[in-house]
Order: sequence, then structure tokens, then C-alpha cells
Amino acid sequence: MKNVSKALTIAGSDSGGGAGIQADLKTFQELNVYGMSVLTAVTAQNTLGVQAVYPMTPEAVRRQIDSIAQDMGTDALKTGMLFSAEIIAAVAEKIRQYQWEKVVVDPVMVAKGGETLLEREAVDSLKNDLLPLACLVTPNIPEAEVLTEMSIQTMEDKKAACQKLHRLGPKWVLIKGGHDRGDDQATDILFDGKEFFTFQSKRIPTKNTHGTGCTFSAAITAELAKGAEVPDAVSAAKKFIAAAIENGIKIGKGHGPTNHWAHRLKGDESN
Ligand SMILES: Nc1ncnc2c1ncn2[C@@H]1O[C@H](COP(=O)(O)OP(=O)(O)OP(=O)(O)O)[C@@H](O)[C@H]1O
Ligand SMILES: Cc1ncc(COP(=O)(O)O)c(N)n1
Repeated sequence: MKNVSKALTIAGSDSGGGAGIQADLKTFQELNVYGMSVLTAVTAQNTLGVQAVYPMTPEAVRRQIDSIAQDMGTDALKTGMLFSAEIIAAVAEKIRQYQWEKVVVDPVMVAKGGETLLEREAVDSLKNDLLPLACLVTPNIPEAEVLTEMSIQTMEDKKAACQKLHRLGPKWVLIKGGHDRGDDQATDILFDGKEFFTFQSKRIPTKNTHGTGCTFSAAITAELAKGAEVPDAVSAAKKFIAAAIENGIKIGKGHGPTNHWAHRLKGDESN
């Protein structure tokens, strides 16, 4: 019998398998962590977009969390698509009840095609109920703009947004640079209330980026589950996502998914 680190994702299902729960579980598996899942919503989704959303009841979310907590427990968890204020309240209540601390909040708001994955009126619950419980929050630039109500154009803006987000309660803030158009680097900034850390990789020109945010936050969560400190977890996850994007998969007619097993490929096998 072997002891293994465990990670939990509380997120929506992507029937196309590139984002959401599916991306998270694939990532946990690749990083040698036992993956568990709590479904918040089922989406009918493919590489072209989200065709329908069917949220779970808050009670169904609570019961799934109880089942995991009362038997296996978890070493770290992430949240993804939470959809409504009621589901956020249920998740926050359970995180408090089980005193979970390694909590990564990926504040998913819209899908690539613009479809709503978080109701507009749930943004305040995300800020007030969930962010104070987060070890790390990982917004992309548009999400950071909604959460801080400021426009983010420059590096100085990114740093000011980190400071503003940190005041909402998370221990660490990571603003991702995937949406930084016109920059040849994908630069993410991490902040702990005192110090800024920068993580950079070459921007890969590709349309196969479906699920990058989910995969990245799942990789961070897996590293935290194994005992890494936050900056080391982000650094390892950045390498994982860069390889996954570089070797993105040509599947479907729209934005193809990232390649979760790319970290296993050698240079000559990558194409
Ligand atoms: N084209 C790219 N080349 C290299 N790295 C990228 C690229 N796009 C995103 N990244 C990196 O991938 C991670 C996820 O960032 P991103 O800002 O895209 O998240 P997201 O917007 O939540 O994801 P999505 O775009 O799938 O919604 C970050 O580390 C970011 O720097
Ligand atoms: C169920 C679900 N959750 C999240 C996303 C966002 O995906 P991304 O990781 O590309 O931001 C998605 N498209 N579907």
C-alpha cells in the first residue's frame, strides 16, 4: 500500500474534456496526485463553445463535499466554475466547516466564446464569501478587472490590481498574463502582500488554448497537495502549462484543448 497526495476540484463538467473537471482530473493524474471531484454544473460544451449549462443544486454540492471530507479528506483543493451565489455560499460553508486551507480559487467567469459561467450577481459572493478563504486566487486579466473594478493595461496596473485583490483576503494573488495581447511573453505576477514574484514564458502562437486556466490552477493545486510552497507550485505549474500549450491538440473545429501529457514528451516527439 502506498500513501498518495490527494487533490479535489470543485468545478463544472466540460463534455468536450478540455476544461473544467475533466482538465483538472487529467492534470492531477499527470502530476501523480489522486484526483477527486465535486460537480457544480454540467455544461454541454465542445471546442466551438458552450451550448447549454445545467447547474447542480447547492444541496447536491454540499453532499458531494461531505462525502469526500468524511472519508478521504484532501491535501489541497481548487474551485473552478461555480455559476451562482448559492453554490458559492455552499462551497464557502464547507471550506469553513472542514477548515481546509490549501484552497486555490480560479475565478472562472466566462468561456472562450463569451458564454456565462458565473452569474453577474454572484461576483460579490465570490469576493465576500470565497476570496477570504483562499490561499491563492488566480484571475486572468479580464477577471481581475471585474474583481477590482479597475482597468489593467500596464505592469503597474497589474501590480496595483494584485494589491487591491490581496485586500479582499486571499493569502496570495496571481494575475495571469495569457490575455496580454501584443506581448511576446506570457507573464504572470504573484503577490503575497509584501513581495512580487514574476513568472514568464514565451508566448506560443496558437488557438488551441481551451482549458489553459483550469489546467494551470489544477497543476498548482497538485503541487500544493504534494507539499510545495506557493511560489514553487506556481513555477512548476507554469512549466506544465507551457508544455501543454506548446503541444496543444488539434481536435474539433474551434479552440482545441491543451495537451495534458506534453510534460512527458521529449523534444523530438512533441509535434
Ligand atoms: N499563448 C500562450 N503561450 C504561453 N503561455 C500562455 C499562453 N496563453 C496563456 N498562457 C499561460 O497559461 C496560463 C493560463 O493563463 P490565461 O491567462 O490564459 O488563463 P485563463 O484566461 O484563465 O485561461 P483561458 O484563456 O483558457 O480562459 C498562464 O500561466 C498564462 O501565462
Ligand atoms: C466547465 C468549464 N469550466 C471552466 C471553463 C473555462 O475554461 P478555461 O480554462 O479555458 O478558462 C470552461 N470553458 N468550462
